[in-house]
Amino acid sequence: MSWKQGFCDHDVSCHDHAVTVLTSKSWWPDANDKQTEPNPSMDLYTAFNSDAVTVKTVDMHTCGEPTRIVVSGYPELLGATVLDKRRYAKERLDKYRKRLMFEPRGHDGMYGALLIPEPDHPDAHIGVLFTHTEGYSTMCGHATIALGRFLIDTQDTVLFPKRVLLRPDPITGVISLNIQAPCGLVRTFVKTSPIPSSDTHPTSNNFKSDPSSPVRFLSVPSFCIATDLTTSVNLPEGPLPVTFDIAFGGAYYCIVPATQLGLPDFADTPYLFSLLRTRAALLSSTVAGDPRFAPLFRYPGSATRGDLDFLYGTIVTDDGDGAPSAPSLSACIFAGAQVDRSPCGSGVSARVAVLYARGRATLGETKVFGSMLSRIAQKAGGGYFEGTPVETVKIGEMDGVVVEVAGKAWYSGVGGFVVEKEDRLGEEGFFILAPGKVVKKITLAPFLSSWCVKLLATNKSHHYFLPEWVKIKPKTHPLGGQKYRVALYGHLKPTFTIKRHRPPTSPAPTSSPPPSGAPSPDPDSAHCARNLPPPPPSPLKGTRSPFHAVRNSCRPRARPSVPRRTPAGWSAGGDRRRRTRHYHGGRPSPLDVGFRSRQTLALRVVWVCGKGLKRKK
Ligand SMILES: O=C(O)[C@H]1NCC[C@@H]1O
Repeated sequence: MSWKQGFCDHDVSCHDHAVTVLTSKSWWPDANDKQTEPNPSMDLYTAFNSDAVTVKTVDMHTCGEPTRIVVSGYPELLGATVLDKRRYAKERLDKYRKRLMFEPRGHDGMYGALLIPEPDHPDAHIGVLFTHTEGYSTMCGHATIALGRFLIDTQDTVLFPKRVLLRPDPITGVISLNIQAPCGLVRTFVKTSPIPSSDTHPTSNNFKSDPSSPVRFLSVPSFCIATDLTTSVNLPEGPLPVTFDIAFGGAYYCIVPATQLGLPDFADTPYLFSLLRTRAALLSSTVAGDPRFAPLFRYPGSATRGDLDFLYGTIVTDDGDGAPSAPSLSACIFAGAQVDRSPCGSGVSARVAVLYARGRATLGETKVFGSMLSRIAQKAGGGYFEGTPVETVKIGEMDGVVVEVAGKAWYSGVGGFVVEKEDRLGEEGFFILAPGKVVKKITLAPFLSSWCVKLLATNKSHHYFLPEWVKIKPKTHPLGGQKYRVALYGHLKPTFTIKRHRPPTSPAPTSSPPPSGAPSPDPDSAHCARNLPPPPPSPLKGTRSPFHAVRNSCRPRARPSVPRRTPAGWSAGGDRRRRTRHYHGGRPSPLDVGFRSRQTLALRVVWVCGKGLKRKK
């Protein structure tokens, strides 16, 4: 058995770790020492606790939303400024983020924080990068609340050298802690209580955070960028006109009432929530992809070099004002289709900016915001965030408002994460495509198993590795568009529309007209059948291609007329599941091309299983 040292593979500069890294020899002797098993005198738990092989974290949650705070073992973040380090992490260290965010160590709602002991802002005590399943955000309120407590409680002076400078206010016990986030300086206030002197750690300043008091923070100024914008979202049922606002709360959000997405006031039942998530993700991708809206995502000044200029997510609201007697519920769907379990701190800043701009909030007036978990969490002592506009500011031409956000966070555990050298799946981790997840491209790896393919779905910052062999069932559109139902573990059944990624190279074959009563073609998928390159010579000529299940799958035709052949080993007819594997025909599909040399294709999850929402016949 062999282990990697921390997460550091020495393919990046990693000298000078923040922690002492023991040599792996002392803990996990390797083959060179003629000993391949762990030291028998040491149990597995103790060995995992070694700095040599482990990335260590402290895990917290803020109203249910996780923050995995890395305390040691991560490669050094190089760069002069926090934004430089963010760029470096994106470009050079991304697989380490994936290891901690993706399965098997994380999940599709995982969130994390990488601390920067020496920030570049003169007033900052510490810096931070926020990580999620898609990349690196620019601001995060729930993680700031968690970090507020963690940074008061940690005794690690390597991780947080400036902790020694912190002093509680002698009357209130509140400590003021400045955290430099990628969006700027976030002033955080944490209520503390004294530690009895007998318990005091030698480096401690004799205080600890008070779990019963909310952590408060003042983020960078928030802006209501534009109200009552309109667009049209392409749902499987047809286009849906949507009116929404755009606001900045350290990151840019679309803010939209649930009713605009064709949902009840606030959809917190699981079935409606999955619809809400899908539609919010579609709104985000529609707005982000529409050049009309691009100028709205421009942070004033040049200091941030465009690093903040992107739409982070959509906040679906009940359209309430957030009066303390009637908290406003919302769901933040960010970074593609990740669901914020908390009321979203940066989203609260953005929402308060909109309420203020619309005259629905005044300076000093506290508003209360919840998530789909808040009603449950409140029973346990806190599930809402408060947002108060405290000051107006002007940045460039824009009128902004500084918002104070308050919420509570709790410790949920500590972690030690390892990667065995032989573990190819766990090396970067994997990500099961979430229902409604919008992905930009799919790469079909050139390795196949009979009737199944292994999928790697990628876009600029993602790499979704689907760990299981996936069965593909082509479903022909009458006008040639192609849908693929991908069976994942039997319960997730998204339907993919596959588009060719490269520009067309050959003339379109003639399409046959749709049979009467057939569904209308999906505009996104219609061009799949056209302009396919000529079929490449088959390396498997004379043999039965394992991929012929999807061969010619773009040829326009109605399903009942598809001739079926029976591959060896399978009977014709029989149960439905088998029949789907027998689908094949003449012209190559984009999937065939993917089989020969890895090729990238555009892909969008257009539908997930769900009752009553099939395309109308
Ligand atoms: O509280 C927040 O601001 C964050 N929670 C997840 C998405 C946002 O970054």
